[in-house]
Amino acid sequence: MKPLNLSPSFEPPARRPAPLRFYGTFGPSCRDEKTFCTLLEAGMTGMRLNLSHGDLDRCADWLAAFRAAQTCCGVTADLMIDLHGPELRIGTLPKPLALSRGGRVRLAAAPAPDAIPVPAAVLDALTPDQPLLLDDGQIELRAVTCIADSVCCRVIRGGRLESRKSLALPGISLDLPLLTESDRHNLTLARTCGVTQVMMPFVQSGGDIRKLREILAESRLEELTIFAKIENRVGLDHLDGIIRETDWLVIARGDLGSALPLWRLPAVQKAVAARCRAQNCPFMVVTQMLDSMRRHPVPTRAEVCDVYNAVCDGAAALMLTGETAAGNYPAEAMRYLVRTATAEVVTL
Ligand SMILES: Nc1ncnc2c1ncn2[C@@H]1O[C@H](COP(=O)(O)OP(=O)(O)OP(=O)(O)O)[C@@H](O)[C@H]1O
Ligand SMILES: CC(=O)C(=O)O
Repeated sequence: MKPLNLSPSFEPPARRPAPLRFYGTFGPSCRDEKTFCTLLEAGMTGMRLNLSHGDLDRCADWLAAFRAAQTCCGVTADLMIDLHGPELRIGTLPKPLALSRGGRVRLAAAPAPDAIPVPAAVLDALTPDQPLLLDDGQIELRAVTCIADSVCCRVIRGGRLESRKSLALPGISLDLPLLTESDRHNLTLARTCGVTQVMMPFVQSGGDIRKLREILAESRLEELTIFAKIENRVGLDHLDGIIRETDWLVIARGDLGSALPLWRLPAVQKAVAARCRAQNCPFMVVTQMLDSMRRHPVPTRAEVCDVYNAVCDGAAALMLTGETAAGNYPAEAMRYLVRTATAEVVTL
């Protein structure tokens, strides 16, 4: 594997940007006024809407409840849209698929019983032995036979696969457009929906951010703050150019963790944080910060240490994803996030 062009630095942050920002993610567990009020009271400063799971117009009720909660709590919070962009995902499954180790499963571009729907570009790129990581690497497949419109895979690591989960092809970089048709449609609705920030997935260069700024300007959305997600090796290789162009950088550990051997993720996170600090670029750390709180009301010791370490490394924002979107304890998770991140330094 080519060495990453990043030198780690363990210098303490030059300054801790204040105040810290805290985000939750909309989803089935986080869509009513009461829940939003609890999150805002816990210290949340903004919500992210993941447009890979639904368009802005389909979420009108959620957005109305979020606005009502802000009025009720007497605060103003950010509304961030996370574009689909050049991100790879599987399509919609009629029902979740149970994949067992050693079993076989078919990938197809068109919906078919017992096949996993994937973009046609994925089928074109696959060759025998290519690994595929699904759902942030929880499930691993390996291509066995590849014919034009269908690929048969062996299940290396099994699990329960749900619709629209992430898909990564380690070692392959596909040439996909910066924005999808649905992204462009959502941008036309952004102003009326009160969007204040936009998150761009799989940023590959500073040029991607310049192009996004042009598109935002054409849509009279130049005031939106841009958050550039670093999610793969290409993004890491062009980090300085991206930092120069973006308003914020996002260390998006879900997809980034699938693009690298997972054990290298902590060192890479530290190195990206150091580069942001050196260039005075505010950055956000995201994904699985309190993942066990999807199922439990109290986080693990390792999770609270991860949150605190991210702040010590200079993160100016932290975001919860599945913990609020689809977890059983969204309010408790936000409370733990804010309290841990803002806990006083201890001198012994
Ligand atoms: N707008 C939405 N509508 C329906 N379900 C959603 C929505 N947003 C999130 N979810 C559910 O919550 C889960 C966690 O949300 P999250 O935004 O982290 O998605 P994700 O698929 O893990 O993508 P990413 O890697 O971009 O975080 C999703 O997998 C999905 O099941
Ligand atoms: C949130 C996200 O997109 C990631 O961590 O990959």
